[in-house]
Amino acid sequence: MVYMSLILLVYQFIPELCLIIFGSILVAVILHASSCAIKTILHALLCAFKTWHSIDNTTTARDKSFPLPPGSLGYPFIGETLEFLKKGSNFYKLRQEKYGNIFKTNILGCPTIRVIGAENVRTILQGENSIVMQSWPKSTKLLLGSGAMTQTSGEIHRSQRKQVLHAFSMHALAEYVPIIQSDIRKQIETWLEKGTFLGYNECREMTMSISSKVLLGFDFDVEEKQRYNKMFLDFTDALMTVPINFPGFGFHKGMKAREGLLAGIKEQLHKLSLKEGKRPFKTAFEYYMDALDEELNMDGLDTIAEGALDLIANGFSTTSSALANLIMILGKHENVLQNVREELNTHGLLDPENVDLTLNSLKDLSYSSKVLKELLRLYPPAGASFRKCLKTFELGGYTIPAGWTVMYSIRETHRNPMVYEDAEEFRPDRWDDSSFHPGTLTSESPTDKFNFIPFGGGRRSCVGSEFAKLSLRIFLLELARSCDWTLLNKDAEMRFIPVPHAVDSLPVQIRRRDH
Ligand code: HEM
Repeated sequence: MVYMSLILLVYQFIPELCLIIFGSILVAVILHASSCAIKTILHALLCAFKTWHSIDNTTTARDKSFPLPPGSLGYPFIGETLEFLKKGSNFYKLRQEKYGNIFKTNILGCPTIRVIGAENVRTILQGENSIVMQSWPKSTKLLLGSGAMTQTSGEIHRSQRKQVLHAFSMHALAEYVPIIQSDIRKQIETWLEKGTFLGYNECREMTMSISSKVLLGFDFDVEEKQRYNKMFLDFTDALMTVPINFPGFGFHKGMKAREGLLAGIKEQLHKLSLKEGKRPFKTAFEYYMDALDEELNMDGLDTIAEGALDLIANGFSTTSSALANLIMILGKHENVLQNVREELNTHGLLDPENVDLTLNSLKDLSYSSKVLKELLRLYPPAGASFRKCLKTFELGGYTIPAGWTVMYSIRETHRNPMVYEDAEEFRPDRWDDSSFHPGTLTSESPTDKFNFIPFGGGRRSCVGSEFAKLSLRIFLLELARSCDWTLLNKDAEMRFIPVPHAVDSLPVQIRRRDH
């Protein structure tokens, strides 16, 4: 520790000398290290050191006409990682209060600029492939694989998106309605039988079941459901970990889960390609294959399985967080739940025996839509996303250097008090005002569509957004019309990373609604 502090001290004055000394020590230790895990850690440290050292070079070589954004790059190697781990999402909030809507930080050796507010976010999202491009941590890249749409770029990405979007067309969504509804009803029935349940855990299971059925035609029994749920949890938990593939590390667990999930998906794809088993609907995968206009061959199966895993993984934590937060927010705002029920009653949908929902019967529920919009504003499941800068550019009077990471913020953008009055409050009626429609116009006023970006924007906006919104709408309807519930810990603390969730997993007491 003393040696480390000494090196850090000397680094302030003679960086090159320190780089050589520290690099040599690491190389020597690497040469002698026998365990592969230790080697990986040391290698990661060396890379982090190199990155940190290059930050200073980048900043001195930058365009002098604009300063770097305010903020701190923290300590060598670790940057502000420890602060971030301690404070979670408050880390960003506190820095925004101190430095404004564009600030720099350094997490896990990556010099990063966090960008907040419609105007700034628009520059990033519309600058896809010209000033920025998609960039994920190494763990995410390895777990999702090169066939995943989130990992591809350019022409390949464009054509993958086009094909996948066929699976979420209005025509396809209309077919999914009864499938989603039936799964939701089954899940709610199990909650009613239990009487109490943990909202976050149960909503994850429900999301996994819905998406694997709609996308791939899986029909799990209870045991399989639990097994797949566990694999998905291990997999998604590992997406943002240190990529050390050694027993005991989260990433290793994630890689094991990936193997299991891909094997299951491939087997199911194979069955679908042979048209085995009768299903009352066409799965998203089958729409996708139609759009590909090719026969499935076994060589292509790996890539397609990775694509399917990418889709399910992207929708897993995000959708389940939104579903669970819906239970929470309605549990706290009984008047809003009452208004939803009144709207359902007006449309003849309050009776749970009225089973046959269609896309049409759901489309005129304007109050319910506002409830869901407000939910996604206040608790956006994806709080931010990453890009890598392709070239140095200016943003809001600051230099954004090439090679740095840009993190565009959804969470803080959604809580901008200049746009949203009482921004921290859950108020679905804020969407009543017809002149207030973030999402329809583009200007620098509150009507700028980049003020409301739960599904991102531009070329990489969410491909599953319509499917997610449909699932949320059906869940809201089924829950409101068939259940009454009480939150057992109304004041539980909320955390926002990796997705918004109550720390106690949301214990809920539920009962059948009296009609
Ligand atoms: C409430 C639920 C959801 C939310 C809030 C959400 C949010 C987002 C956001 C913000 C992005 C853009 C990320 C970026 O700019 O880097 C995104 C991308 C994506 N989402 Fe979703 N998502 C949800 C559900 C889903 C579902 C259900 C699926 C699949 C069935 C899905 C698949 C994807 C994919 C594949 C991408 C990457 C698109 C690309 O790179 O072109 N998402 N999502």
